[in-house]
Amino acid sequence: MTRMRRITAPPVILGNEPGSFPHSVLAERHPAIIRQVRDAFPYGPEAHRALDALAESCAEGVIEPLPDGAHDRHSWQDWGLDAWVGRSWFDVPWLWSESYFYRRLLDAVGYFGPGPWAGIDPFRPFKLAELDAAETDRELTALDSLADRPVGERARALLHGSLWGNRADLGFRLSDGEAEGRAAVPGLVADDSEALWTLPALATAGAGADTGAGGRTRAGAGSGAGTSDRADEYTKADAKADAGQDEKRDRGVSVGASSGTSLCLVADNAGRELIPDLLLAAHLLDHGQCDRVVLHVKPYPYYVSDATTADVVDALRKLTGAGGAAAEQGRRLWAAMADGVLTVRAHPFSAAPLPYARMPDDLRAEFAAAALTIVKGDLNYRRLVGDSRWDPTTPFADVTAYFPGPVVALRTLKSDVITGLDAATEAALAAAEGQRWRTGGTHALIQLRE
Ligand SMILES: O=P(O)(O)OC[C@H]1O[C@](O)(CO)[C@@H](O)[C@@H]1O
Repeated sequence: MTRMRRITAPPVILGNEPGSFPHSVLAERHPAIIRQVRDAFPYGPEAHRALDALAESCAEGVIEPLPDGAHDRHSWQDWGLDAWVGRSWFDVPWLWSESYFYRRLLDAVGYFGPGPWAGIDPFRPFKLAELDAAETDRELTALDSLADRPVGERARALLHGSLWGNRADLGFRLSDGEAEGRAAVPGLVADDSEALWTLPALATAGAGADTGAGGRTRAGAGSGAGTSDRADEYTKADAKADAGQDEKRDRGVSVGASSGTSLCLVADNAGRELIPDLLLAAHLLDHGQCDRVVLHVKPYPYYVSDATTADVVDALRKLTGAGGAAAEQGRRLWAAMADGVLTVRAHPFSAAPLPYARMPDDLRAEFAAAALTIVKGDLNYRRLVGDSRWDPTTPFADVTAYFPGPVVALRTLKSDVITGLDAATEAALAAAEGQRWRTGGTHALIQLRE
């Protein structure tokens, strides 16, 4: 068990420092998103006027209240709206400002109705284009070559697929045209994956993972260490696990379904991130000691590409229509939803402008009941640790001590917030890249708090 202590967070990040990454998101990314959404739909004059007003407000105006009768007015009041009304978008917590931007954008295009545009996702054309892209098909075909590999090797590959799938973030790519072409740096800045595979709920799913000394590895910047280099090695544990799964299947026993254990997967982006997330969930259900996965998605379109229930449906359709191993997994996941083994949850707090430390009791109870919560992506990481100027060496276990159960973060680094680095790793990153490693989307981490 990791030792942890409760600590006080440093100041939250605001967007009011010209030249900073948060400032550029508010000053450049948000206006660009408004333009792209406007161009993607044949909106009527009312939506155009509302988009104009939002663009003007973001550039020069102040935060305004929600319209009268907004269905979620009380929630936003609980989340601090009254305190921020009348303030510049740049002078309030950045996380709050960004979240409220997406809420207002949906208002502008009539998403919340009443009217014919109710429920029309303004980001759907971008999400679908990505789902239909040749890269997505290539990734699905690659699954075939994994099908007959040992269970531990598959587990590691799927974990890394889910982790690096987090680069498929449309908000990030829309405003940073070079992001996609930038090569990922192979070494993780923190890597607790081997400890992850020793958790009871996952142990058989990751059979063959090397626990090593203390069950954890740490990677230096760009070193490549910490990622598994044992991919071709079919270990005794792999063989034992595979034999066990085969034997269970021969007896007609549902593999992995015996423990009454659930996992929560807090999804991030749709499309090319959600597909590997679903494949990881399928693997854990099939080979782990968990018999239920709860997939937490956003209750409405958010941060451009964040996954909603509709995106889960699109991803499952993509899988089932793909052929080969992808289709097989798609059908199993489809059936898992019918059986209640895989459920989708769209809790209002999933799109709240607050850190998870302030989650409501019902959500806390859900995470508390899970054997493990997997938290995907940059934004969820910011919400998990708190969107503050942490010293990068602040232990991850300390900043997540409040979380009601074991939690693992899978994230590519796309914003300034970072915790849990060792001093040597931070120094190596800074020496090699200045501060670019924090926001470029080229580095990643796997951090576990048991
Ligand atoms: O899709 P992700 O990984 O949550 O990333 C969200 C992105 O949006 C941001 O919030 C900036 O808008 C950054 O945190 C990150 O670059």
